[in-house]
Amino acid sequence: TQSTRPQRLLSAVQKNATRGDPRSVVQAIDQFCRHKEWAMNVGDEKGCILDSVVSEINPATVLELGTYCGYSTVRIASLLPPHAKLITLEFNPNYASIARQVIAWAGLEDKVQLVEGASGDWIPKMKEQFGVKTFDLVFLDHWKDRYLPDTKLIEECGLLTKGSVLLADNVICPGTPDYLEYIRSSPQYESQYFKSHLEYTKVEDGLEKSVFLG
Ligand SMILES: O=C(NCCCCCn1ccc2cnccc21)c1cc(-c2ccc(F)cc2)cc(O)c1O
Ligand SMILES: [Mg+2]
Repeated sequence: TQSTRPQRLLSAVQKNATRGDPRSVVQAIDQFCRHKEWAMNVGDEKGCILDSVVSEINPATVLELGTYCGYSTVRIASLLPPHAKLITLEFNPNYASIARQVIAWAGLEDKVQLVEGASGDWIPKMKEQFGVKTFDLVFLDHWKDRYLPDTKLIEECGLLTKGSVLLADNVICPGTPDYLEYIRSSPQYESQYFKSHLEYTKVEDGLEKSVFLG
């Protein structure tokens, strides 16, 4: 049977990256996506911005919405301090299966909890299921029309504290206009746009970083 793109991406990692070396996993995926097959990872250019935001926050708890093949999961988890936890949510079981193997190849399974399901179902259960009080960082990279409703849900569930950071991918392409309008006009957030490009292309895209003011 035909392989899927995520399966071919995983094969490229297993062939070209060193087990236990997250940077080589990231590099192998970027090489594959730049020279073989485009895939919707945050990519190397936006990935550097992601890295700088994670390093600046030094988060103890991270929520990632949208795992896909685990590329940004590996980037984030490789920068976390010891005992820090990353919970990543993936809706598609095929993507989740590939991501588990990519995360394991990077040797980061102890820092990552991959949960399969929909954000609307799981966000209200974060506290009881995972003993999370609040998230220091939320990386939004799932369905673009869920960024706004899920941000409101995260607020309502008391999962943010003063200083919590929301970092949203694709605010230009594919675009999240309702989310941008809300977050930039809300007195509860201080937002900053990091102009970049859609992964592996020259098309404009960017990340929106928003600090919750409490
Ligand atoms: O669609 C994107 N990502 C989302 C994929 C599906 C997420 C599903 N999912 C995961 C967790 C979860 C929890 N609850 C509900 C649903 C959930 C995406 C697309 C593009 C893109 C594509 C084509 C093009 F021409 C230009 C740009 C680029 C990106 O960087 C992207 O991230
Ligand atoms: Mg994205």
